[in-house]
This record gives sequence, structure tokens and C-alpha cells, in this order.
Amino acid sequence: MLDLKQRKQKNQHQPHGSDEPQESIGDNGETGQKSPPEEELNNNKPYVVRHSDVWGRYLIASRNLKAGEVIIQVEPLAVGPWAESDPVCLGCHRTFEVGAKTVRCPTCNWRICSPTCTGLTTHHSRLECIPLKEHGVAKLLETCSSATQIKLAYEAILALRCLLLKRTAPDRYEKLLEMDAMNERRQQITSLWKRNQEAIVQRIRDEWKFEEFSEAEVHTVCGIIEVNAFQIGPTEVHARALYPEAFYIMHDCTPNTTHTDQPGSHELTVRPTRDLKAGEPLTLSYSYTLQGTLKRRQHLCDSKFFWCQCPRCEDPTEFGTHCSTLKCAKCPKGLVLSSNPLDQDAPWKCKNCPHTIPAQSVTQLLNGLYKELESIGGNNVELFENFLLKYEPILHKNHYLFLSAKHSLCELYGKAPNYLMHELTLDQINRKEYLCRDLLTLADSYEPGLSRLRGQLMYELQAPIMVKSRYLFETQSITLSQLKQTLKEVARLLRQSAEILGFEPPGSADHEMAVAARNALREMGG
Ligand SMILES: C[S@@+](CC[C@H](N)C(=O)[O-])C[C@H]1O[C@@H](n2cnc3c(N)ncnc32)[C@H](O)[C@@H]1O
Repeated sequence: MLDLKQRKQKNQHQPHGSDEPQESIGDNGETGQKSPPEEELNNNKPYVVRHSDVWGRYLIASRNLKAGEVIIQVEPLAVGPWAESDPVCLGCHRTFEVGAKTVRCPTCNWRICSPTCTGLTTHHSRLECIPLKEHGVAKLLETCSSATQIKLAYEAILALRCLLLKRTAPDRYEKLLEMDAMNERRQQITSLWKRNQEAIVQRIRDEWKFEEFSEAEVHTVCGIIEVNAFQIGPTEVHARALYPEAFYIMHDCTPNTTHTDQPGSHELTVRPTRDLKAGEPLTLSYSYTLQGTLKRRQHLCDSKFFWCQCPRCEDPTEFGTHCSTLKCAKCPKGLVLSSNPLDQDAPWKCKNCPHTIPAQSVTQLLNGLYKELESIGGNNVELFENFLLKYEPILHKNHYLFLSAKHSLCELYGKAPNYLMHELTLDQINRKEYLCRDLLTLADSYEPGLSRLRGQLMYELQAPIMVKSRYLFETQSITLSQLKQTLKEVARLLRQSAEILGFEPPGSADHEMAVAARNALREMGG
């Protein structure tokens, strides 16, 4: 579902308005923001549900909220493999390593990682294990003719789990049905409806013989999952989950909340990334913030069935960052932007000369470049650098395709073979610092506050500053007071990244980063 370098992003934030008391954001999605009524302000939850014709139901802060405070903490109603997932353990949803021994559930015979996988009792045994056995589904899976069919079988597991709640936990099933399946809208998308009919509805009802669920029920569950599921877990876990309450949070391309899920239980915790005023909508990003408007909006339309019209989307420059902007081929300094970013088909025009490009040509160009970028091996510093050089005449320096390459380079300088921190030349250290600063500035625009992206970038940035300043001091290129000044910045970056990434669950790579940041601070005596 997510694109290149969409590192399992789980949210971001939108300063929907300013620091001024909220008067400007419509609770009807169209006109001025109203504060919640008095009785809602006294509600002991930090949020209340509102409704607008544009956004449907959404949450607003019921009181002033502090950045980082827990506003929602909920267990999932259902967890299961991604859409079209590679085979995963039905307990922990981890993919299997190539060549790993095949272990099977002793009851239903589906593949698992180990009989002692703790996820088996939480997610598998209580729900589909016995029914899968009774319906002989593992045997059917063995006869699957293609990898695609196997992936679709894994996709159907989450739908089946949801449906089985109807008998095993009717209260949870009722809660699921509170979510919007957008059936009317989805039914109009013939290809989607037909695909679900063949891949999920017929699989569950006709092939696996769960005929107790009507076609309409299965389609509704498909819709509930498509519209409301959160992608969860660390990289090796291919899972998505449905959460009560949190599903109400509306999308914004500059979101104001962040969320994490606990390994194993997948309990979800939502926090604001910045201080919020009572009445401000809580927002998260259903797409990827380091991406251009054309692409984000198309993704939201295809996967969540709405055209985003947030402040970032309506601004052709995306808050002056130019992450969609092209360079003009007809004049030396011209920048080419969409003439109307809220219309996918609007022509792109140079600000400096009459040059115009049809939207379709822009999409074609970007798709081609995206493919080229995607084909670069994960560790290849030279190829990412070449990509930046090659397309420098065409793309603005902040173009999202460049951001993707730069994001990779930020991490690779210091980690890739032959580019470990102690192996970097001074030029390469400077390059890492430059790239991290560059991306951090953009993250400050798209995900201000306590966002995971900012925490990660700050951690990456402190390393080259620290190494460089020590080297420069040792070679007497800077004075002791200059060194101290630089180390102050390092300490600030470490403190902030430790604070942000400290929200991540223990055991995750981000949490390890927070621990490393804290240790480094201690060593610095800070
Ligand atoms: C996870 S649900 C959010 C809850 C939903 N509004 C409801 O009433 O059930 C996602 C759906 O909410 C609507 N939505 C969320 N954010 C939106 C936005 N910024 N603009 C328009 N629609 C939005 C879209 O219909 C989207 O498919």
C-alpha cells in the first residue's frame, strides 16, 4: 500500500491554523472552527467526536492538549496480514526468512514461525484456527496455483477474523460495524468491487465454505478494513489492525498526532506531536508526508476514497518547500508548478515563461523516475548520488523523489559497507550533515513537533556534527569554545531525539535509537 521509502509511516500532523485560539477551522469542514460545547469540554476523554459533511466523523481536542501526552490507548478489535501479503506467521505476522524451516500449526496446518509463537494465542487460536481446520483451508491453500492467489488467501484472513467476531465476540463485531465501509462509493469503483468479490468474498464463502456470512457482510468488512485499518508493527511484521476510537481521526498531509503500537498485543497509543488547543481537530496522515501533492492525493483517492483538500494540498508550493516542483526546460530559472493542485488534471505552468506541461506528462515523467529510483539497490550510495546528479536539471532540490534518495543517503552514510562512520572522509561527513539538515528542515514543515521522522533525523544529524567537530578540534582547526558550542547542538539533538523516539515501544529499532541517544548524552555528561 505504501510506496518507495514509505518506511511504515504511521502518522504525522497538521497545524490546522495557528497558535491563536481556534476560530478558523470548520467543525463542518467548511466554515469557522467552533469550540466544543460546554458539556463536551467536561468529558473526561481528551477528545470528542464531531461530524462534518466533508470529513465524516472526526475527533477534536476536548481540552488543551500537551505534545506527547497519551490521548488514546486502545487494544485492536482485529489484527491480520496486509493486503496481498507474502505468507506470514498467523501468530506474529512476521514474514518467513528465505530458507527458514517450514513449521505448521498442529491444528489447522497453516504455516507459523514456531509452535511457541506468542501471537498464536492472541490472534490465531481464538479465532480462525479451528474453523480453518474444520473447513480444510490449508489443503486448499496447497492447491493455490500462483503466488498471487496465496497472497490473496493471506489477505482474506483479516476479513475472516473480523467476520468470526460475529459469533465469538459480538460486542467487538458491533464496534467494527461502527466504522464506515463506504460501500456506496466503493461499489461505484467497478474494478475494486469485482476484485473484492473474486478475491475475498468468493474465497471466504465459496472456496472456504463460510457460507454463514452473506456477500454483503463480507463486502462491508472489506470496506471497513480498506477505509479504517492502520498499518502496524516493525518492518518485518506485515500486519494491519482496526482500532476503536482511533479510526475516527481524520487525515491531514501535515498531521498533528503520532502513534505507536506495542509489539505482540498491538495496543495503539496516540499522542499529539505539538500542543493543541481545545477544539482543534486531531489529524494523522493516511499517506506519506515526504511525497508530492499529485501522488499523495491520488493515493488517498485510490485507497481511502477522498480527494484531500488540506492546506498543504491546496498550496502549489507546499508551504514553500517545493516538494512537487519541476525545473523549466525552456528558461534558465523557471519553476514549473501545478496551476491548480486540487485538480489532478490541471496543467503545470512555468512561473517565469509561458511553458506549460499537461498533467498527464508530469505523471508519466514522475512514474518513470520513480521506477528508476526504485530499482536502486538499498545500499548503493553511488547510485543514489548519481540519481540526484542526473535529475538535478529537471527536479527542484526538494522534489519528493530527491527527498526519497536523500533519506536513503542520510542513513547509508555511516551505515552502509565502506561507508561506516569511521570510514567516512571529511567530505562525506559534510555530505551526511548537509542531507540530514536539509531533510530536517522539510520534516519541520510537514511533521513539526514530536514526530518519529524528526526524531530519527535528529539522531542521524548529531553523528556527523560530533565526529566533524572532534576532528576539527584535534587538528586545531577550531577552538575549544567553538567545539563546546558545536557539542551543545549535538546534546540538543540527542535530547530531542531521545524524547521523541522514547515513545516507541521497547524492542523497536527507534526505541534502540532513543536508548543510544540517552547513552551518548550521558557520556557527554549532559
Ligand atoms: C478512517 S475513516 C475516518 C472516520 C470517518 N470520517 C467516519 O466517519 O467513519 C477515513 C475516512 O474519513 C474521511 N476523511 C478522513 N479525513 C478526511 C479528509 N481530510 N478529507 C476528506 N475526507 C476525509 C474519508 O471518507 C476517509 O475515507
